[in-house]
Amino acid sequence: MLTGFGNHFSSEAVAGALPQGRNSPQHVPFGLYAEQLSGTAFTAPRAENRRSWLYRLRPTAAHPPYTPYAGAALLRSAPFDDMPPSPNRLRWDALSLPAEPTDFVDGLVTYADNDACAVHVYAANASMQDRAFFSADGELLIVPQQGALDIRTELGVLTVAPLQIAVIPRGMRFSVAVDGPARGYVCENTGAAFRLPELGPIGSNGLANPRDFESPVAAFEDVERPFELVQKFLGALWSTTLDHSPFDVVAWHGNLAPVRYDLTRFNTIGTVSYDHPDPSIFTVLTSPSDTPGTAAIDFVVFPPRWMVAEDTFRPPWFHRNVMSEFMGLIEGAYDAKAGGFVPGGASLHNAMSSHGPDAASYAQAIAAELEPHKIEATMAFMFESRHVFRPTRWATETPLLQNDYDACWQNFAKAQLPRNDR
Ligand SMILES: O=C(O)Cc1cc(O)ccc1O
Ligand SMILES: [Fe+2]
Repeated sequence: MLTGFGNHFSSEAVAGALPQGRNSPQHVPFGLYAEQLSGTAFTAPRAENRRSWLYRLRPTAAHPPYTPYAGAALLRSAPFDDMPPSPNRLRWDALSLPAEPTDFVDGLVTYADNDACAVHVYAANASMQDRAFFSADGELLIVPQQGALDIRTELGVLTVAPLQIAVIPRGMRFSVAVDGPARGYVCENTGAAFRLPELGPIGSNGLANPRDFESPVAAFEDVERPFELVQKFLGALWSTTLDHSPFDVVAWHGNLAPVRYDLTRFNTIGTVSYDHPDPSIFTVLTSPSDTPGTAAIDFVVFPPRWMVAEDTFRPPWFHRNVMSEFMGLIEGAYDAKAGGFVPGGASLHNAMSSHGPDAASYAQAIAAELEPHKIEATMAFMFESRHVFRPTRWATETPLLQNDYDACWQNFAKAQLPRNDR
């Protein structure tokens, strides 16, 4: 694996395949075809600019027309016109694992979208056979919750297990193999590519460290048989059939590459004095907006960590946020929810909706002895966005939606002011 975040990598699966000293020589070694894949506008500032050069057996331009995809995937854009998005707090039980053979693409279902991203959950039990997928709409942050994914991409192969994540650049073709039931979450980022957050006063180390990001080395397959290529374009799926595998990149170089990151490597920062800090200290990756400090999307995790704050209500406080929060759970329990928020499930707390600890978590936290306490064996996460999420029709109609979610905030005893006896 190649390590580092956003580095300029070079990799060749066959010695001598990568052109030296120029990107597009008149004669590419072995008659390979040079193709540039850009992740930013050509003129994006240098620090932002992402692109890679791919050297492949055939140009990707040689493909038949796409036609609407007829498969089972429930990938959608949220309905904007036929019903107003609900301002309610929403929570879903875990997405069921499929009974019939279902691959990653057909196992995807869209829960919500907004002006920065779409949020999907997948449940699959079969490998993609002779087919590949890409999103023309956005970069894909994949968060497995159950079962490892073997992801073959144009630039090489990544195995991504629960507690690891993958980011697949917009437009990059990939195919997913599974070894049993698999479920997880996907944030499809239509805006600026995810990058590491600023560290401010934390200093030059901490949170997700760049050296822990891994990109694959070049790996290609020289396969000539029909291969279905499915793309997501403006919210809809389209399909075409190639007469060969699209994974025919023999060499590549550049800084637009799929990455894997192990969330257990996250260097978690917290208070060692008092109060519960804002969860921005748990940001793994961020997609900035044009407004400084106001992310289009933050990917935030809540890993195992020591809680040592004195004279403090330690779980998340009650809050109404300007940012909108889609949450999922990879394993264990979340410290603001004693029940109902389960691995493979999800919750949505949109802008200005009141939320925070459920009644049971609240009662427990105000009664707790404030000894140092380790929150263990847990990994919740949040896709936090400046844009309000619009749940899809599917997400509002599925029986997975918990219609009693509001009840977890009932039965708080009213505060008692001192009696004025005079
Ligand atoms: O709602 C949530 O559980 C996410 C969250 C966690 C936290 O520690 C502080 C604020 C916040 O929105
Ligand atoms: Fe919140």
